[in-house]
Amino acid sequence: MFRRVISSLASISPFSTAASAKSVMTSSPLRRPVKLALIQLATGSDKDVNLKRASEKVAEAAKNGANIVVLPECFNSPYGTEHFPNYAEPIPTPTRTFPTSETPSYTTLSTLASTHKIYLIGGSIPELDPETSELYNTSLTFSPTGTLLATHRKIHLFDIDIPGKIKFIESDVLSPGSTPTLVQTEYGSIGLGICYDIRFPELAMIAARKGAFLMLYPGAFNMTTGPLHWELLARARAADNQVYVGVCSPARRKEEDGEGYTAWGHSMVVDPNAEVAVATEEKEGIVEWVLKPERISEIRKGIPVTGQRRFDVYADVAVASPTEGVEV
Ligand SMILES: NC(=O)CC(=O)C(=O)O
Repeated sequence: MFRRVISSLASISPFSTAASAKSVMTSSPLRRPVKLALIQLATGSDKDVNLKRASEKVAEAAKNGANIVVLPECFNSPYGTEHFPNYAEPIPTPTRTFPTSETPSYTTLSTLASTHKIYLIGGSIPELDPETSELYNTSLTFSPTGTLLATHRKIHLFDIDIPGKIKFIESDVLSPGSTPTLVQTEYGSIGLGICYDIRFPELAMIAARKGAFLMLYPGAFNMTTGPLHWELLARARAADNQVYVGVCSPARRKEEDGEGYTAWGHSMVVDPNAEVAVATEEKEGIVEWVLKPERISEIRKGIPVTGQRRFDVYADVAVASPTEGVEV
């Protein structure tokens, strides 16, 4: 049985032989220590002010020695379906360029990454696909030279209705992405999701099976779901996969800012043992933590689930049951 598990692990792992699959169990997918900073940004309705504030905070995190910096979901706009069309920007590609005046968020993020020589996970912004006119909730990741490394479009849209508490239907205006994202860096690879994506353990599992050392979720849980599930889900994804997890929220809106979506805050880094390594409360701030290869190895050695998986019995996990996806 053991041999069967090892060979099926080898067939899906980034390592090509059964012999090297054994080392997957305890070796660390993180190559060397890396300092992660999550910016719990105070955002408002003025896009230029949001970009300026983000720039100041990213500079501060870089000055403190961060190598990987993360911004929150919708860091350039208020979080609301009525706002997304007004704040949306196209994303340049090698074959499709735009005047920088049309891509202020993309341009700011690229410049910040290269100026500070950091990996920058640019939270998310509303994206307009000019060819289809579809809108997406999109996270852009830049390399320390300012090159766009990854574009993650939120895969699971936030469509919920908790009577008397919160109703939010992102799919009224947004389209879902359909590609899991794994970013390759000099430290190892990082899996990305946006907010509601964290509720679907499959994305983190895919990333971890492909060798990610860290899952990052820019997110904006709210005053109902935040206290219930924000920390629980971050810790669950870490426990499932024995990887670091970072969840990065906007700061909580102040009363005087009037009506609008109120983010829970509480950005945090969870370690591969599912312990909260560092967290903040609701105000603007920067959460920093040094991620260490030996922490992942130690945890995987002590509880070796990473090498004990039974891929021979999990085939059904990717198949919907007859009732799944059916409206209730
Ligand atoms: N805002 C989200 O996408 C998700 C959220 O708030 C929740 O899952 O709760």
